[in-house]
Amino acid sequence: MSEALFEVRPHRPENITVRIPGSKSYTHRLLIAAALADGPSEVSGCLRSEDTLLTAEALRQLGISVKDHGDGRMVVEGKGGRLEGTSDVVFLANSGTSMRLLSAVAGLGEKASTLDGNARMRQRPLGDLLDALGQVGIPARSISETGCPPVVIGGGSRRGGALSIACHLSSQYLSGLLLMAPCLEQGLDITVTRGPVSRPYIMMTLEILKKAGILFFREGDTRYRVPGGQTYRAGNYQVEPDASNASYFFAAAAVTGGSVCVEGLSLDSAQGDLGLLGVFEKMGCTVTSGSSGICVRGGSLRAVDVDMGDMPDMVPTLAVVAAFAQGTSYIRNVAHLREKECDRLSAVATELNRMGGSVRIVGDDLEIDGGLPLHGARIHTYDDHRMAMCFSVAGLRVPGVVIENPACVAKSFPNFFDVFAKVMG
Ligand SMILES: O=C(O)C1=C[C@@H](OP(=O)(O)O)[C@@H](O)[C@H](O)C1
Ligand SMILES: C=C(OP(=O)(O)O)C(=O)O
Repeated sequence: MSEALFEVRPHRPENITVRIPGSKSYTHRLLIAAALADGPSEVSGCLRSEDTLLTAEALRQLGISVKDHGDGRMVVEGKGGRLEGTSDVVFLANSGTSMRLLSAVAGLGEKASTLDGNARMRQRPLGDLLDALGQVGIPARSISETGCPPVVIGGGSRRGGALSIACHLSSQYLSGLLLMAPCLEQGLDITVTRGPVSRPYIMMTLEILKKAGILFFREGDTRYRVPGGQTYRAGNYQVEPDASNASYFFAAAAVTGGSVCVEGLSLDSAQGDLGLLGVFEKMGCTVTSGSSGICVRGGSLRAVDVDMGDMPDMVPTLAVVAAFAQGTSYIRNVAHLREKECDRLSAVATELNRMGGSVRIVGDDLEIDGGLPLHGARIHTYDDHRMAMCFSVAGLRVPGVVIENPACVAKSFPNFFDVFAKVMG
């Protein structure tokens, strides 16, 4: 059997408009909020990808009815914050968002639930969240005692109280706690002791709480109080397009000097990954936005020095673009990239260097010498959707880029290559 490969054709897209599926982060959050609400909610525009369907299935296992209409509409029958829990293993593959958010939510379960993932997920950290749940009497343990999945959670106290948590490895712990806190008797009083990284994702969580009528208090980035005994409002919720997955199309314009628009996105969105557009502007691109979406036109690219601690998922995209910019780019404060679908610092550096680039990992930063003559290569994707998508962009400029295991895009963007065909001419 021949191994599946995708060969990219170099092309400069001109005035191309694409449509991107719904946001992964919002889909996870809205399904969970709807599951905790009292009564039926309809969430429209949902991303239907491996990870979000795992969250939907996990909620079913925990005792919530989730009806998938297959067209982006999901109808969820919330039970007012009551959750049964399950004696079956809840399998979450390599979906960090599902694992971290649902581990916290499973703490509401009447009985203990076991949450597990694939081999990589079993290496991704969760210990700080388990520790935090334990501080308020919620049973939470890692079976292997590594602080990683599989974990057994719930079947204990639903009182809540004060806890402190380190969020320098992931913001997802805090998002999980914020989502479940209103359903505890006393809510949660949370102090963040390290970090948080990836702050815009916390803001997205708070935005969902607010939309669903949940009261909370926040002091800076490190103190959060969510009063208990609250009920999420059931209703109709709409998911906007995924800004992170739009980045490959913005980058396609950036590296080729062409122009690409993404429909349905707005710069007012709370999706922090839209911050990449400001970085692209600094590098020489032109960004415009209007009622039809956001457009990027590439220009002559110059290097950039930027802190990407808040936009981890945009680092692979930016690294590829930086490889085509004049000068050395510095992508700073991205230690947490080591904890993703693969070690993304190492993967991005290895694969760009395989193409003849010069990329170094210096402490928690990436340094990329741009403008070197790159050549085609067979790109290892490490079962990481973002590696497959960002190196496809490199192939628009460099002949002979071949993507291994292209099917790994199913994690967040199952029809990526169909949409990408539009920018490949
Ligand atoms: O909360 C979320 O939806 C996410 C948070 C980020 O993770 P970390 O907080 O672990 O960096 C991001 O990388 C992930 O793709 C989605
Ligand atoms: C890191 C990612 O996702 P998750 O943490 O949900 O696995 C991602 O989508 O890049």
